[in-house]
Amino acid sequence: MTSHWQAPRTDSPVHATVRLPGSKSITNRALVLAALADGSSVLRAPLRSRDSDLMVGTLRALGVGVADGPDGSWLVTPAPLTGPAELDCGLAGTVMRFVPPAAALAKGAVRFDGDPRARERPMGTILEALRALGADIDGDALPFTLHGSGHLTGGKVVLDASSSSQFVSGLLLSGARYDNGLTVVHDGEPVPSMPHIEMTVEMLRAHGVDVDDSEPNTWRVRPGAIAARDWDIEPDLSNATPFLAAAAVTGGQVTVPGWPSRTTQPGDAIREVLALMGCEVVLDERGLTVRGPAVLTGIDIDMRDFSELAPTVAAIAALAEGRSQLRGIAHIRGHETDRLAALTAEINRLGGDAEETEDGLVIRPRELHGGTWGAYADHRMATAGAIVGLLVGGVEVDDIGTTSKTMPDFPAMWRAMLDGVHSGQSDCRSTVESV
Ligand SMILES: O=C(O)C1=C[C@@H](OP(=O)(O)O)[C@@H](O)[C@H](O)C1
Ligand SMILES: C=C(OP(=O)(O)O)C(=O)O
Repeated sequence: MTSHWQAPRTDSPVHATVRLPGSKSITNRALVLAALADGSSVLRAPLRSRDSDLMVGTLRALGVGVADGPDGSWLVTPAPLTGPAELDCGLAGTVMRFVPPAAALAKGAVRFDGDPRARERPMGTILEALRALGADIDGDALPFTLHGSGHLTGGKVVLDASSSSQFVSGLLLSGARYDNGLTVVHDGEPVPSMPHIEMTVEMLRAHGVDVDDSEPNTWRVRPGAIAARDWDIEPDLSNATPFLAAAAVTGGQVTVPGWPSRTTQPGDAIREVLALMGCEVVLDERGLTVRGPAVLTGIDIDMRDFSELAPTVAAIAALAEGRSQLRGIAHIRGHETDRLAALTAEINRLGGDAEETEDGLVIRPRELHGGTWGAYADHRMATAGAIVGLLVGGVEVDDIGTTSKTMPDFPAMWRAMLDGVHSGQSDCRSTVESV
């Protein structure tokens, strides 16, 4: 069901403290690793959203125990993976790319499907790689069926991961459990979202897995057990970016507590982006604080490593003074929607000047007017519309409910952030905190 939403506009600088729920990428990796581990693991402060619920649903369907703790944590108890099973991936890249390599260890038939758009997202590369490693799979895209024999031979596979880093991450997460381990070699244009692969490697090592990534574009995983361990999940830094953007575009101040001093989350790159656009950015014991400038400048930046932030940065750029160019993000045409086409269409629909290039976007300043902002079933398109609506009256996001993919409480959090503005409070905490 879609839910039209009048994006709140403000005349005052936003002043708020916003606590974010757990990282989608860390939560869904931790779930897979815990499911394949040699004992039970507890995930504390995980993200509870559509994407992580879908991940839990697939693991339970394969026989893994995932129990809800009273504090929102999950207790994951591994079990031999078994079919038959029907798995719903929704629109979650992490589910459709991380679960098939694990399900290749199952005994029985496992059918995968997802939302209509999920059937269009690139899958052929990872399914072909799994076949090369010994899996029996019908199909090259969702829906497909994997016929598991209870183990996978593994070994070396060469693939082209230029359309998604998740192909590499997905294989690496399960590779230690393959008979011969796993070597993945990337051959093609540069891999996007590299920090997400580093996140995978770090989390595998934290589970005691031996991973060699010393050679560029090659990852070797030694066969062996995945040790059980508990996780405290970091806040989702990519989901923090619309709130930090609110400070940037209104000349206000937003603090996100719990911002890690060291992280593999690509969302951390928002610090560099906002500083280049003229914001004051401070990371200290309070968390990350962004102070917006009187005048935001445009930006010319390669976003290949942090392409997840493209909708947020495009929305800020549409409100900035001066030309912006976002480069290195051709592959986001395969994200939840074709994000280059969607951002261009929605900015221009409101009177803006955005243009698609071969590998990104050019956005030139132009006065915007109100109108409908399409979300395209894409959580980050929806939050980009909310950012634009802060300064432009009459912006209506056609499906704010789609933010439930990674942030079910987004509308309430946004409202709470703005209520901090109107009541003059400088410390408004999101509703998520009490969940
Ligand atoms: O591994 C992950 O958790 C992710 C990897 C990236 O995918 P791409 O490499 O397809 O951009 C990112 O955009 C996505 O949101 C999450
Ligand atoms: C690309 C994204 O998600 P997914 O994990 O579905 O690929 C995203 O969250 O920006």
